[in-house]
Amino acid sequence: MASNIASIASVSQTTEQEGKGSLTPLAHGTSLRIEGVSKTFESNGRQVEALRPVDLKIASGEFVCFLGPSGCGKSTLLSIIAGLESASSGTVFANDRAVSGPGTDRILLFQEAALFPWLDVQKNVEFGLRQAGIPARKRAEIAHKFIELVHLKGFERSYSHQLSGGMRQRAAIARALAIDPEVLLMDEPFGALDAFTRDRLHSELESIWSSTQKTILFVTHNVREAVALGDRVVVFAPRPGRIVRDFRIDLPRPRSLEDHNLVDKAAEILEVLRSETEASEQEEHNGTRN
Ligand SMILES: Nc1ncnc2c1ncn2[C@@H]1O[C@H](COP(=O)(O)OP(=O)(O)OP(=O)(O)O)[C@@H](O)[C@H]1O
Repeated sequence: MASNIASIASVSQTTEQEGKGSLTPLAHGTSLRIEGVSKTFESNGRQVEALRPVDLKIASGEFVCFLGPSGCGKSTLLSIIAGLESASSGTVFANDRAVSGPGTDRILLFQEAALFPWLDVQKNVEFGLRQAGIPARKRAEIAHKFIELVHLKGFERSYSHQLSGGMRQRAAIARALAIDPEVLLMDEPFGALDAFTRDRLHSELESIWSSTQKTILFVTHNVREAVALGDRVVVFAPRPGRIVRDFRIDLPRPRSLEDHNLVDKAAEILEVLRSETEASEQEEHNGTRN
């Protein structure tokens, strides 16, 4: 499990946000600082600049979406925060401690829920607790709580192949939450799901976030998904990957994808994304990009 466990941080919420609705958790200080983090890969003797230096602060309990087209370094940054990939420069601090590898304070979840196929849901959710030496009765109690939270009660004895994609993601979320990380790192977790299931999971994730007060970093290509979920939407542009804007989303929660304010905000962000991507392509074409 250690390799599945990555590390992360948290957010800052303003007092203004605290008053916005019962779904918004309270902030309690900065938990993640990303200072000058960049990444260049060596590939077939070629240097690939995946990410230009990034500076970002995320407060405890904040929900931050990383948005951008394919290849702009979102997953690379998430992996560096998780401690699974090393940065070429700069440092990630989780609760003021420099990240040097994976940790149970930062858990990374992927598009395909990586459940252990030989274990049922209950045993999957208990897995990290067993590794941590938690006694059986306590493990069962904790797993029960999180299985209920993700609405999988009744499926404790089901195996991965007996679950739908959405249920597998719920089980993976329960397994991550069971070990009580401070931060959840979610890399396009709903990307493979149909629109209906994805909508349901948006509202479920919002309420899980609200009740657990975790910091969440959520990678997506989908502008409306980012605006529906995030306190902030951090926009990346490609070639080379870099952050171009950091939008604060002040819309009240719970949010509806049909809400016209949400649709307007998504259109504004999409326009930024479009013009940045076009500018990158133009500069690349002209050979002016360093
Ligand atoms: N291990 C690697 N070796 C070489 N190049 C890599 C490696 N991992 C990523 N890259 C390159 O780094 C750049 C950023 O990739 P990354 O996966 O972080 O982007 P992304 O924004 O998450 O894309 P996607 O949304 O498609 O997952 C891409 O050009 C990619 O080809």
